[in-house]
Parts: sequence; C-alpha cells; structure tokens
Amino acid sequence: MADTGSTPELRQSPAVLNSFRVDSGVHLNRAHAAVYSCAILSLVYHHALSLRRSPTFLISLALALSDLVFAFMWVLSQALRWRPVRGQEFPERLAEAVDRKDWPGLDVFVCTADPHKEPPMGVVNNVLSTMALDYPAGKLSVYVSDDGGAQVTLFALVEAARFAGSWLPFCRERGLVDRCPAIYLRSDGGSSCPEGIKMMYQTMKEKVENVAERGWVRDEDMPDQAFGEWTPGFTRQEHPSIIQVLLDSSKDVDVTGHVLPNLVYVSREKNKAYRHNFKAGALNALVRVSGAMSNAPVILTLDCDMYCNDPRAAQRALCYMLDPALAPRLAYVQFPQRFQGLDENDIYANEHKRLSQVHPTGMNGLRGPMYLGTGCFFARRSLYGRPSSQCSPVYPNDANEHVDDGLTAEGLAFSETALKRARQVTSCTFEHGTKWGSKIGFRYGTIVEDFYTGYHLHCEGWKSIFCHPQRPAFLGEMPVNLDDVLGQVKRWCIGFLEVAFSKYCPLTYGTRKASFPMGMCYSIISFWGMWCFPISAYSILPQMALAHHIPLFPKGFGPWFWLYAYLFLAANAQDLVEFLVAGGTLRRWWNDQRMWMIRGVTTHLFGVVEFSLKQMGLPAVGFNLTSKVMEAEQSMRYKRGVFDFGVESPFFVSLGVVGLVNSSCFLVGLARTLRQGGVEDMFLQLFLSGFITINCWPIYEAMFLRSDSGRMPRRVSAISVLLTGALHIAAYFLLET
Ligand SMILES: O=c1ccn([C@@H]2O[C@H](COP(=O)(O)OP(=O)(O)O[C@H]3O[C@H](CO)[C@@H](O)[C@H](O)[C@H]3O)[C@@H](O)[C@H]2O)c(=O)[nH]1
Ligand SMILES: [Mn+2]
Repeated sequence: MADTGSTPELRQSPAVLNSFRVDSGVHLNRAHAAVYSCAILSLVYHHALSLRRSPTFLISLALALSDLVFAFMWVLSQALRWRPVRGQEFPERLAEAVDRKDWPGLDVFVCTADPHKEPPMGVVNNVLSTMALDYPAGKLSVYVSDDGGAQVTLFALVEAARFAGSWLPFCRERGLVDRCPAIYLRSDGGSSCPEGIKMMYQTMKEKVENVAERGWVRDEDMPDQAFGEWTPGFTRQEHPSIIQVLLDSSKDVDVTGHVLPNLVYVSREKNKAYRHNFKAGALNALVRVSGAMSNAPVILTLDCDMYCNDPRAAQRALCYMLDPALAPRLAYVQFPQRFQGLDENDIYANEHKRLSQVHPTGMNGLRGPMYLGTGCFFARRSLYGRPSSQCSPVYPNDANEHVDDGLTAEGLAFSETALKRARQVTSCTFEHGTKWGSKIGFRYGTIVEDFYTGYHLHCEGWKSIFCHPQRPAFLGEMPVNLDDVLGQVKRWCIGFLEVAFSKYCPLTYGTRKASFPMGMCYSIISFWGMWCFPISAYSILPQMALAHHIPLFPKGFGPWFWLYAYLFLAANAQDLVEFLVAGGTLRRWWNDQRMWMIRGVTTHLFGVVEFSLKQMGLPAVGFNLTSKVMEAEQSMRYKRGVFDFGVESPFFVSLGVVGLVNSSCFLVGLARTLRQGGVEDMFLQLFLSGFITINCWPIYEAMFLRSDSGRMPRRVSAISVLLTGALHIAAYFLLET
C-alpha cells in the first residue's frame, strides 16, 4: 500500500529534474502583435467611416460586428503568445533524486460508461498498459469506474487480471516499451512474442467479445466469479453500488512471484431520482473509493479509450511533482491528447481541437495548461482545497482533514471496513449537502468537467504543467467521421457556454481570481461558440452581395484594400508558422483551417442555438458519448483521407448550403464582373468566395460525385439545394429592389 504517512526528504543535493526556457520566438511575436493591433484599430476606424455611407447598411453592420468579434478573439489569444515557456523533464535522474521506495503511491482512474460504444477490450488494453507502468507495483492501483454497470466490463476485467499475471512479468523482463498488448502484438516486435502469451491474449479476447455480443455472463463463462449483484431489476440507470477488488497487491503475485498492482472495479449506485453528474460524478466516486483504500497522493485520470504508450510516463510527471520548488502549488501535470492511427494529414483536425495543445508553451508560461480530462496526473490534495504552504510536496498527509467526509487519512487497504466504506461513499445520497462538485473534487455544473475543474483549480491558486515528450505518453481514440467529430465539438461548445454564462465567467471571475492573462485564455475557450457569428456572416453575406455585383469592401487597390489583405494574410501566416514550428505540415494546416471554418457554421452555430434554447427552459443536453467503434469501411476512408458524411445530420445541411452559396455566387459574380467590369472593386469578395469554394471541394464531391456509403445522403443534398435556392430568392428581393 502507499505509505502516505511518511514524507521522504529529497536528498541533500537533489538532481535537476526539470528545466524551463522561454521560447525564442517571443520578441518576434510581440513585434507582430504591435503591428497587428495597429491594423485592427485602423480597421475599426475604417468601419466607422464607411458604415454611415453604405447603401447596404445592414450587411455592412453585420460584417463590422463580425470584425469586432474577430478582434476580440485576437486580443484574448495574445495572452497565450505573450511569454511562451518550454519545459523539459529528466526522468532518468528521478531514481537518483528520490529512492524508488519513496515514490508516492499512484492511483489510476479509468472511466467507462457504455460497453456498446466503448468496447470492453479497449478497457482491458487500457488497464493492462497502465498496470504495466514502470512503477513499484505495491504503490500502483488501478480503479475502473463503470457507469454502464455492465457485467461484461467486470467480466473483461477479471480476465485482464488473470492475463496480467503473465503479461506484466513479460513486459518487465523484455523491457518492452509498447506495453499495451493489442498494440504490441500488432507491432513488429509482436512476431517474437511467445506463442503462449499470444494464445492467452487471443482466448481472452474471444471470451470477452463473445460475452459482449451476448450482453450477459453465463455461469459457465466464469464459474468462480460472482455476478450476484446483477439481480433481475438491475438496469444501468437503477442499481446498487458494486465494488470488487480483483487484484490486491498485498497478496496477489504474478507467475514469477512478483507483486501485482491493485485492480478494483467500481460501479457507483444509480437511481433515476438523483443527478449523477456524468464523468465528474464518476471520478469523484473514485476519488472517495480510492481514498478509503490505497489513498495514493498522486492520481492519474484516463479515459477508457486511451492507453499508456510510455511506461515511464509517471516518472516524467514525478519530475515536476517531486520538485520541492514546484510541488507546493502544483495541482496537475497534463500530457497532450495524442491519437492512435491519426491520419497523416489529420483531415478532421483532431489533434488541434483543444487550445492547450495548440499553444502548449504559451500555457506553460502562465499558470499552466487547462485540464484535458485524460492523461493527467493530479496531486490528490489539490482536489480537496486551496494550496497551503504547510503542505509537504505532493504528500497529502492532511488531505482529508479539509473535508468533512469522515474518511481517514490513511488508506485502509482492502479490509472489510474499507469495502463497507467504499460502498457508502458511492451511494447516490452520499454527496448530499457536501462540497463535492462545488468546492472539492471534480466540479459539476457543465458537461465539460475537465475544463471547469482545471479552471477552478487555477482560480484557487494552483498551477499546472504541460508535459509533452517526444514519444506520446498516452494514445487515445478519436472520432473518424465528420458527424462524430462535430457532435463532440458541439457538446464541448455548449459546455463552455455554460461556464461563460455562469457566475464564474472567466472574463470577470477568472481574470480576477486566476490572473488576467489566465482569465483571457479561459475566455477564448469559454466563448468558443462566438466564432459562429463572424464565420457564418463571412461565408454568406459578401457572397450574396457579390452575386448582385455590390461591392462591400474597399474599392480599388488603395490603402484600405491593403489593410484587409494584410489582416487576412498576416493572421494566416502566423498560424501557419506556428503550425510548422510545432512539427505540423502544410497539408495539416490547410485541413485545420478548413475545420475551423466548418466548425463555425456547424458545431458553434448549433451549439449556440441549443444553448440558448436550454436557457429558455428547453431540455438540457446530456453527455453523448463519442463512439469508439469503427466500421471497417469507415476506417479505410479515413486512412485515405476522405471525408465521411454518411448520416443525415443537420450539420451537413448547413455545410451543404455554405458550399453551394459560395460556389454559385463565385460563378455568377465572376461572370458579372467580367461582363460589367470593376474587378478592383469586387476582388476581395471574389477572393473570399473562391477561397471558401476551394475549401469546400470535399463537400461538392460528397454531394455530387461519390457513390460510397460515406457520401452525402441524397436527402441532405436535396435540402441543401432547396435552401440555397431560397436564399438566392430572398437575396434577390433584398438586394435588387
Ligand atoms: O456519464 C458518463 C459519461 C462519460 N464518461 C466517460 O468519460 C470519458 C470521455 O467520454 P468520451 O465520449 O470519450 O468523450 P470525448 O469527447 O472523447 O472526451 C473529451 O471531452 C470530455 C469532456 O467533454 C473529457 O471528459 C474527456 O477527457 C475528453 O477526452 C469516457 O471514458 C467515458 O466513459 C463517464 O464515465 N460517465
Ligand atoms: Mn474520448
């Protein structure tokens, strides 16, 4: 068990475990910011001058307001570029600085919620890869939260526990780097894997998949494991707590006689009459259960769709967490979300969806990165209250004293008392009248519990660190069809708006409590949905005006024209340079900017609408799980870099309309300009609609040229054509008469 009682002293002259340096581009960035802000001010002046004189007042007003939103977002984003700091850690020196036996205990939390959308074999692989971390086994515990309350998940974990007895010694003896069995067996090294292990894995896989398909466990599947809790009235929304200790490091050993890590299955009590607060609720249940059992000072949160790709990931985190200079205020060390099987050109911009990942160095320069929900090491005590100077690094001797939840400071291991306690703390009523979810633990009130929790920790005075080693420490699954990608982003978008319009708005509360720039960073995310206004306006209005030969932008190639050109080109160039410096490619950047536009007219637009409806009292949105099951055909298309539409999604109607409006207006506008002249007046509008048309190429293909199952559904194409027609008719009446 983790010995939380003693605080190991770092040796007299501790080895340097980490270093930080300011990014070299910082001065260039500031110079650029100075010039760019002058350009923005000039633009505002230009709008003020031309608005009054404009015949198409409403359109010009909409575009002017759009520019203000752009400017607002640009100002906020400067916080990220102000003082970018790069961190580096030296895990090879850790054992020298702190004896392995003095490393803090580590509790790993794995969340799963639905065996159909999140295949149990994924959970098994995740759990095996984390149990195989290069960490003292007696100090490592893995807790799995199953919000699906599924027999098959428990079944799969029992199988995983058995397989671990052979798998962990195998990893250790061979010194494997790939410790996720599915990945290892598929890799080149896998061919040298002994038949015995391969067979065991295969048998386990078949058994688990059989049970998953059937949906329940028969007695003959697993005679020596009780599934008695699954009584006839049991449903995923209504069932008692189930807690099973599958491996206990104080007595379970592997085939070579080595200690095995702890493995515990937890499915908290569910009842339709209570709120369960989605993942945050699940994580808090684990905080308490583990608190009653191993009570390790360090907690790693992982989604079930991620596996550990570097056995020394925990050592890397400890390089910061055990540094006496950082530890007292360090709440968490966040690793980036990287994805397995990411397409070379990242067509859906999966890797750059989240701000911390786009500007990791900028985040390190402030209070630290946002919490991304997975691949994050927490100091347990940060979940219980503010940083305090008396606290020893990492070790939360007093963690539970802040909290009136009756837990003792030392874990009780897996005694009867501990199990009884664990059942109590996972009951529906336990959190009633406590500070769980408001002042302690993962925070409730939004579906983006990760964003919200990290935000509150920063506001309380905690710091965090972004750790991004060359080899990804964790690899996860990502959505690989457009509807899933957009659905996920819409869910986030609504969650962020919930925070923006709460009393904890980052613009007011965050700038006061965390720091001014930190509040700005959280605001960019919180107001993410706002992008829908300028992006939608710019992808419809200038185009319609173009089709009717009405110039909206500065006429002629004079200074105002160059102002527009500069604003557009400089913003894109900076984005591109940052992308390339971070190791991206030109193609990836192109796809990324396309996704940015796509999100603007789909997820952000729908997110804002849905959020507004919710404010008016319509039913709230839930946490729609991202599907982790991939069809073969779909994954083939993804590998070829082909967009996957396939389903009748309202997002696609919106995309179809934008695509058709731009191409039709471009063609009509071009024809009229050639006939009537005035290229210099219409140039910017022609450029804009041409640029968007090129970006929309995959949409036209999916509508008119493809015949595979990932094409745009016919009905969606038809509706888009009709709506585009209707828009043109409306524009005709508004603009020609
Ligand atoms: O009621 C719930 C709902 C979800 N989950 C778990 O939450 C995780 C994330 O769900 P997923 O459907 O994979 O969502 P993503 O959009 O991929 O998740 C991103 O966004 C979430 C916030 O919206 C964060 O929690 C995640 O860490 C982050 O990866 C999964 O392990 C789920 O099993 C639960 O445990 N209980
Ligand atoms: Mn996920």
